Amino acid sequence: MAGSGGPGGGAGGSQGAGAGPGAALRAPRAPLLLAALVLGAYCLCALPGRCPRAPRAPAPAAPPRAARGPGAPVLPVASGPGRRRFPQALIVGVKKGGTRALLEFLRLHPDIRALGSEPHFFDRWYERGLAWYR
Ligand SMILES: Nc1ncnc2c1ncn2[C@@H]1O[C@H](COP(=O)(O)OS(=O)(=O)O)[C@@H](OP(=O)(O)O)[C@H]1O
Repeated sequence: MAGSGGPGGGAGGSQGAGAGPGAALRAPRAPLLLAALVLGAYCLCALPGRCPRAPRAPAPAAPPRAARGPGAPVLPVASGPGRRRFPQALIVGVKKGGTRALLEFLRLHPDIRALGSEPHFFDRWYERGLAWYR
């Protein structure tokens, strides 16, 4: 009656630290965890009230935000339909990290417009320049 281990208690915790199937399962999850953190931060920022909302009516020729400094380029961001503007937000994630699912969920919001396919500008087509990106 003095047994300290409960029924089945030795099944998962008997391996040494850093070895065995537990470690084998944890290691491949590191990129997914990183992607989840990045996507989570994005979601927090995208929640209503967390960030300033874009004006519904396009502001004529108004710079999107205060320039970072004198001479800094002003890149017009998307603020309405029918304009080729730069995005206000990017989804960054590892392959198979669930970025497509996140994009599809965000796309359900009436104030969010997104490309149909991932542009891969920064990792594949950066050399093509901002004119291509927009
Ligand atoms: N919430 C949630 N929970 C668990 N798994 C999820 C979730 N959302 C997406 N997924 C799975 O993520 C895979 C797609 O990831 P990505 O969109 O990043 O794919 S891709 O690299 O851009 O092609 C894809 O896995 P596979 O079906 O194995 O390809 C999705 O099923």
